[in-house]
Amino acid sequence: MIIAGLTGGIASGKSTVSDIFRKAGATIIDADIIAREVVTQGTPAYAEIIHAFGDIILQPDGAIDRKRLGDIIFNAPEKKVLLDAIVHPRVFERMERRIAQTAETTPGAVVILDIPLLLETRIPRKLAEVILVYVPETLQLKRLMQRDAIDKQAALARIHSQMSIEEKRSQATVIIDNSGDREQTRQQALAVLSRLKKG
Ligand SMILES: CC(C)(COP(=O)(O)OP(=O)(O)OC[C@H]1O[C@@H](n2cnc3c(N)ncnc32)[C@H](O)[C@@H]1O)[C@@H](O)C(=O)NCCC(=O)NCCS
Ligand SMILES: Nc1ncnc2c1ncn2[C@@H]1O[C@H](COP(=O)(O)OP(=O)(O)OP(=O)(O)O)[C@@H](O)[C@H]1O
Repeated sequence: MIIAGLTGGIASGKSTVSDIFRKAGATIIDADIIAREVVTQGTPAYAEIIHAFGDIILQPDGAIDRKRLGDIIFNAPEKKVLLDAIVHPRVFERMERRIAQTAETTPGAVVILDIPLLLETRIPRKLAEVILVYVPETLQLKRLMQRDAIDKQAALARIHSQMSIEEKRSQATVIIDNSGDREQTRQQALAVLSRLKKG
């Protein structure tokens, strides 16, 4: 089994690239999806989040209001630290379980760990490659504002809560440049996957 990490800045195109990898047969383990699973109602993380942030971050149905929680943590670094400390250990634990399951069911799999904060958190696991989906910050800002229908200030708060994309670029071992059209990105992603398969 080959395990590689996939990362990038917010709205740089990680989901776009992981969809291409998935369609080409890779097994994707997505940290954003797992981060949602571990905070559903009734979980210990859900209780800890309410304890740390108060009922104000709940929707009327009792689920976590992600927009509200995002507005809080992306504008206050000390609050982000609190949330990260609750969510991240659970995400990594569950990811390790998924990796172990995949190793049993599909020992020949190419496994891609899609982790937005891979370089910020430095997961304790050896990766065959650290693949970065790159776009310059100006394009990242434009795509984020468009996709999430948010203003420049809110978008910059999110971008600046992460390591800069240029710093990430200097730490990655493989770069997929997503500043062109989707077909150009697809070609690069398929070439990366084919190299990974060869080992
Ligand atoms: C803050 C929350 C509630 C906002 O939820 P929302 O549905 O609006 O966004 P979503 O989860 O889809 O994340 C979108 C993107 O935001 C960025 N992002 C998310 N959390 C963080 C964070 N703690 N620090 C920096 N960037 C983050 C990532 O690029 C991610 O891909 C949510 O992102 C969350 O619970 N974050 C903490 C867990 C986390 O760090 N997740 C990232 C992968 S482990
Ligand atoms: N090559 C491209 N050309 C034009 N638009 C693109 C391209 N790649 C991605 N996009 C658009 O840019 C936005 C961000 O892409 P995507 O959602 O894949 O990013 P992401 O890194 O997964 O985001 P997040 O960090 O929030 O999870 C989306 O609206 C997507 O449709």
